[in-house]
Amino acid sequence: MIRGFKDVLNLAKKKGPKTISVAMANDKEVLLAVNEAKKLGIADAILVGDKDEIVNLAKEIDMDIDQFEIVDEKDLKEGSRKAVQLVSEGKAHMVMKGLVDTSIILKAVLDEEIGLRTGKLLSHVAVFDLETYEKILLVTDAAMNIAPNLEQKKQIIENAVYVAHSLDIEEPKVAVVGAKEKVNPKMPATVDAQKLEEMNKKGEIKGCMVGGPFALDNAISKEAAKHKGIEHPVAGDADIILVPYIEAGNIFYKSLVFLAKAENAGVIVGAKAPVILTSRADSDKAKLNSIALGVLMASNK
Ligand SMILES: CCCC(=O)OP(=O)(O)O
Repeated sequence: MIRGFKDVLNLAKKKGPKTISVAMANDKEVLLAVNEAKKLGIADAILVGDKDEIVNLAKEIDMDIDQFEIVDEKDLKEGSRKAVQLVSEGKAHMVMKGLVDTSIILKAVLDEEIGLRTGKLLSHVAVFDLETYEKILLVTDAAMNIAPNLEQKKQIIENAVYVAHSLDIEEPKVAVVGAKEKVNPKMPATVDAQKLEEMNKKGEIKGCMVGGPFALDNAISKEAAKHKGIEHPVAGDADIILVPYIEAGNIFYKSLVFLAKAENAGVIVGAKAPVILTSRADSDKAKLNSIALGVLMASNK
């Protein structure tokens, strides 16, 4: 049973090493993470980025850079394309976002020619380990799908359930959240939440239990749910939080990291290979956790 990132790292050690290509690796936290992943036997890395900067940063952190292949590239778009291409050519098992905007690396991932599309919807899944919540919490989608429609939300749930299953959460409870726990026709998030719950009951969304609408309080606090008189197996016990749109997800993600000091990881699912994707501002530990998560996902293919 996986209780936190220590368990994720241990499992990744058993399944690794895999090879990562890093898009714009000229970043101290990224180098710390790939160096640690290499030491732990989780992953090897091909570092795409500004070679001079990579070498200088490596010296600062006492990293033996000779153990890593470097592809010298200063341009963010070209660096992202080269890193993605290493995966599509089979030279790496997964690609990782380094010091580059999410939109730039995703454009390369979605490229018709060198990209990693499968025909399925791609979505971001963030994993959090919080002192204030008794189990791992998955949040989706904080980084990719801007304002998903009902069908897209269904696929976003399916992608998150796939990650949950890789983390040994057999029948994850999915809370579809909005601003309130009652259906209000003026609030599309609540209407979609009810429909997603119905789709799950009809067997159209499998491998999980979907409930909604919930407000965040009654999705993750049994006390709050009781106080509001909400009785539902998902209430207060969510494994996965589906947010209605990207701003809600991104703000929630950064609140958990910066205000609640959560440990975290992030990955894009639905592509031919995992795309390890954290915020540029996330810690080296978050990036290492994400590499470990990517290794688990790559081993599940
Ligand atoms: C998973 C968060 C994606 C994000 O917001 O990245 P940046 O902070 O690097 O823009």
